[in-house]
Formats: sequence, C-alpha cells, structure tokens
Amino acid sequence: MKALKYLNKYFVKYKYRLILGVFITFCSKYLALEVPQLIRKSLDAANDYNNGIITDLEVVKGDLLNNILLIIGAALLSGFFTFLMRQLIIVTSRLIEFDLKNEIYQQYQRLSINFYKKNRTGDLMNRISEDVSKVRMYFGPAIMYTINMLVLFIVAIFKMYSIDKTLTFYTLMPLPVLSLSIYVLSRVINKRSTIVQQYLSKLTANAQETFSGISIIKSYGIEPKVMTEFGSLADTTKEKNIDLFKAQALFFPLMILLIGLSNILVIYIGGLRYIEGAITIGVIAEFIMYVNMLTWPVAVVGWVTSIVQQAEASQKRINEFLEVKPEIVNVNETPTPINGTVEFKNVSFTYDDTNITALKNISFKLPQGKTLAILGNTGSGKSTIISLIARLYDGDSGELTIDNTNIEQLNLNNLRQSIGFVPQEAFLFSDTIKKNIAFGEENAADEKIEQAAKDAYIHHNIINFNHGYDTYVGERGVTLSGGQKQRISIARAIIKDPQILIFDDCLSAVDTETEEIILSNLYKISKDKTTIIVSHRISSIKNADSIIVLDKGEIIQEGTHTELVNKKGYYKELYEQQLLEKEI
Ligand SMILES: Nc1ncnc2c1ncn2[C@@H]1O[C@H](COP(=O)(O)OP(=O)(O)OP(=O)(O)O)[C@@H](O)[C@H]1O
Repeated sequence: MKALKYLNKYFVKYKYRLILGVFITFCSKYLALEVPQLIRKSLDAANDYNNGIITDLEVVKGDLLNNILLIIGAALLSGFFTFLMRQLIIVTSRLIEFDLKNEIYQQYQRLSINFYKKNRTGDLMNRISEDVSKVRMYFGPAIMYTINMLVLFIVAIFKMYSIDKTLTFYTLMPLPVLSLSIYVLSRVINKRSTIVQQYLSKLTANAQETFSGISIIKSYGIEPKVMTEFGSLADTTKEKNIDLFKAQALFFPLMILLIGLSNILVIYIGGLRYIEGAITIGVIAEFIMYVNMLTWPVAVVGWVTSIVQQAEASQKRINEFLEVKPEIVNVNETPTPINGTVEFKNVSFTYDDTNITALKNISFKLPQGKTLAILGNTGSGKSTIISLIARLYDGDSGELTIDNTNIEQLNLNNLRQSIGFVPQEAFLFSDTIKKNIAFGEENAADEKIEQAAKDAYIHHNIINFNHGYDTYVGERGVTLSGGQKQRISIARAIIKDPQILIFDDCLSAVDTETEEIILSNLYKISKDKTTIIVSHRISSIKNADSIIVLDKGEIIQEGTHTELVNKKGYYKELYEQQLLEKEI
C-alpha cells in the first residue's frame, strides 16, 4: 500500500463527495436490509393465520398490504440511494482519473529529452492510460464495494445474530470459502489478462510496423514471411485469450455453487431449528434473503483485494515517472529578453547514456546578428552544439553564455521562444499545412504564413495542392516529399521572427538550385538575426561571417570561407571535392 499513499491527496481533495458517498451507501444498504425483515413478518402473519393464532383475516390482509407498501418504498428508496452512491463514488473516481492523467501529462511535458530517450513511447502511453485505469478501480469500485460490504455485513450480521445465533453461524460458514475462492480465481484471471494484454500489444506493434513498412515488405516480396509471423502471433494471442475466458467462465458458476451451498445449509439447519420450535418459518425466508444479499459483497472481498494489488503495482509504475526530476529546469521566473550573442567558453559535453564525449573544450563567440556555419563529418558534434544552445541539454564543464549571461540563468521560456529551430529531420504534425507553419505563432495572419512559405520557397508547391494551405499532412493527409517537409519546417521557424535562427542540416533533401533560392531568402531574413547553419555543403555556408570545422567533438579549423579555402586542411579538401562533383 506504500505506492497508493501518493493518492491520499485526492482523497483529501474530494473528501466531501466521498464522505457523502459513504453516508448514502449506508442509507441504501440499510434500507435494502429492511426488506427481509418485512418478508419474515408477512410470512409469519400468514402462517399465524393458517395455524389459527390470528383469526381475523382482515388484520392479516392489512398487515400484508402494509408490509408490501413498505417493501416497495424501501426498495425504491434503496435503488435511488444506490444511484446516488454510484454518482458520488464512481464519478469521483473518474474525476480523480482525470486529475491523475493531467498530472502525469504535465510531468511528461516537463521532463527532458534524456528521459524520452530512455523510455519507450509505448511505455509512456501505457502508464498514462492502462495504469491510471487500474488505479481508478481502486478509487471507484474498490471503495464502493468495500463500504457496501462493510455496511451489509455489519447490519445483516447484527440482525441475524439477534434472531438466531446457531442459524447465523451455519449461514455464514461457507462465506469465507467463497471469498477465498474468488480471490484465487481473480488472481488467475488478472495474471491471464496481463498476458493477453502483452500479446495484444505485440500484435498491434507488429501490425503497425507492417503497415508503416508496407512498401519495403512489398518490394522485397516478403509478404508470406510477414503473414506467417503475424499468423503465429495471432494464434498464440487467441490461445491466451481462450485461457483467460476459461478462467472467467468459472467465476459465476463458482459463485452460484457457493450461494447454493449456503441456501441448502439455511434450509436444512433452519428446518431443524423450526422443528425444534426455536424459530418461525419467516426466519428461514429472512435468512435466505440475507445469504443472497451477502454473497456478492463477500465474493467482492476477493475481487477487491486483487484490484487493490493491481492498483498498487500500477501506481508504483506511475510514481517512478512522477518522481523523475526534470534535468533542465527554469531557475529564473523573471523575463530575460534575448538579443542573440552566443558564446561557448571551453564547453565539454558527454551523453550519459552512451558515454560519448560529443564536445571537447569548444570555444567560439558569435556576436548578435552574425552568421556562424558549422561543418564537420557525421558524428563530429554539430547537432550537439545546437542542442546546448536550445538548452535541451546542459554542458558538463565550461560555460555557455547568451548575451553574456550563463544560459542556465536565463528564463527558459524566453530562451526557447527566441530560437527558431529547424531540425535535421523535419517533423510535421497531423494537421493542416497552415497550422504546421503557424505552430509557434498560432495567431499569425494568413499573409504572414504565406510570406514565410514564400521565403522558404514552398508557397508555389502549397498552392498547387487541392486544398492549398488547408491541406492535411501527416498520417491521414497528403504525403510530402522530404524536401517539402524541410521547407515547411523552415517556414515554421521563420514565422516566429526569432532572435536566433538555427538550421541543422535542413537543406539536405533539396536540390542545389532550390537551396540557392532558399539561402538567398534566408540571408535577407536573417540579416539582423544571429544565425547558425549546420551543413555538409560548402555552398550553403560560404557566405557565413565565420565558419567552424568540427572533428570528433573538437574545433579543428576556424575562419571565413576565404580564409579557410586558402588554408590546407579539411575545409579546403571538402571544397575542392565538392567543386569537382559539381563539374562532373
Ligand atoms: N542523444 C544522444 N545520445 C547519445 N549519444 C548521442 C546522442 N546524440 C548524438 N550522440 C553521439 O554524440 C556524437 C555527436 O553527435 P552529433 O549528433 O552532435 O553529431 P553531428 O555532427 O550532428 O552528426 P550528423 O552530421 O550525422 O548529424 C555522436 O558520436 C553521436 O553518436
């Protein structure tokens, strides 16, 4: 129950609803327990008349009518209170589920990139959906049935005991067996349903991957192999499902068997007691009703125990994520406007998951409004420099300053808002092109969106789509080429009009002609903005104010294009090689 303690705050938050729920449950069950007594009285009255103890038929009829009206009234009121009880307790559990999901979602938003690298998306989704659902069962059904059971038990046993102790003992005897058997069966059902869930996840993942990679599968002609794999997975899933249903099928027969046993005991022992003259005939009927009323709550004890165990396991998994401290935190709530002078002073950085030292003693200064180009082989650390500027990671040693202030002291929102970042791999949301461009600038006017698209040299493509800027892209929309995606991603950065523009090798999928056009547009736009361009092509970076060349995380060359082409080294070699490729 340790993990579930985390949820106590929700009990406090919804205490009034829950207390009222408990009270109403009590009222509902108390009224329901009035019915057996009234039935006993009615039967005894009829029996007394038959045995000549009461001779006036009208009195018996009056008693019966009175009792029938009371039974109807108690049943109606009890039903109404049961409705209120569900409204209060089950609705509260839904409210708590909503709060908990929001809490986890907000935590997901706060967590750093590193967290997302260490944990799989499926797992993140599972904890916020499946696990929260299991925790909800603890707040809702588990609490409701426990209160139900307690009220029924205490009141019914009290009533039964006051009528006949011996019969009470025999009536209750099979109930612990019932509870234990249901508990054992619930555990088997839970175990099997977890296995079924795992197989369903595998099946979904397999199908999803097959559909995503359908063109590869078809082009390699491996459909039969894929189908066999899927078929055998589906077969195993079916078998696991059948195992589960076999266990589930036992649930009600087991309950009915045990209720039957209790009924037989009541009839048998009750009959003997009646013959002895210890009880009236009505008591047997009253006890049979109690047995039937108590059976479900008793069975539920076993079920509730396993619900609580599952909720505990799920909350433990949720707590693991809720307790993670975001690595990147905003230490400065006061706004810190950004102008855009970026300086690295001996900055080193190692990725803790791979232990790769991506940057070693990097130093450079990029004054506000200037353009820096970063060049280097793959894996030399270019993207890492950019990640540090956007504060997706914090450097390990040295200092990174923006406008002469340590980046960690800047207001994180201001910093990120002042950066227009075009990543290496363009990501578009499943939405319209318009919304994708206006992503960081939601209220941008249509003219502004169009201008950004023109600057990114994508406007002419967009207007050729049937729905123009309202064309849906992504999973259910049109498929864009890699170059088109990159250009929409560029338009998205431009529209923000940020102080710092970062282009991480984002023109790799466009041809050199288009690249020329975009670059000349970008130079105009980024005139007074600090700009960082990462590229493998000399043509993209030759106009930059300064260029740094990276190799294995270190700066090996630095200067302007003219300086570097006149110096022996990586830059000159690459330049000559690319010149040659152009001529060929
Ligand atoms: N998220 C990460 N976690 C762990 N290691 C990483 C991560 N990103 C990069 N690395 C490693 O850090 C080194 C530098 O990577 P980086 O992405 O900065 O290189 P790059 O110069 O941008 O390469 P490319 O031109 O291929 O994009 C590489 O060895 C890479 O394997």
